[in-house]
Amino acid sequence: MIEQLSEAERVDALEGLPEWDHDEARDAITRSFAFADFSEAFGFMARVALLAEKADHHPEWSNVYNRVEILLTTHDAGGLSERDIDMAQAIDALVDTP
Ligand SMILES: C[C@H](O)[C@H](O)[C@H]1CNC2=NC(N)=NC(=O)C2=N1
Repeated sequence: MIEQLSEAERVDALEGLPEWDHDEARDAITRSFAFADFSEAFGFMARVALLAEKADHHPEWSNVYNRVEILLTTHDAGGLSERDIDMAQAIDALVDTP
């Protein structure tokens, strides 16, 4: 059974994820992305989808043209877990690599 992060664990984890915001109501993390156009945005979503399937951990997300909004939380834990942190780091690696 996957455990929900404690507040201290969450604060510590989010220090390494400066682009992500904590949604207190959902105990989730969110990040907004903007790409050059829809094709770039959808390509990004396709890559995230493969990560999610491999991790068996899926985002709640929306897409409008070149923008993608991602929310990560762990349904099985009732809030934020290590799986969300791992997924956020993997997603950041797709877009933040120099
Ligand atoms: C049975 C399967 O492992 C669960 O439904 C997985 C699938 N993907 C998931 N994704 C997310 N975000 N949270 C979960 O708790 C979760 N659980």
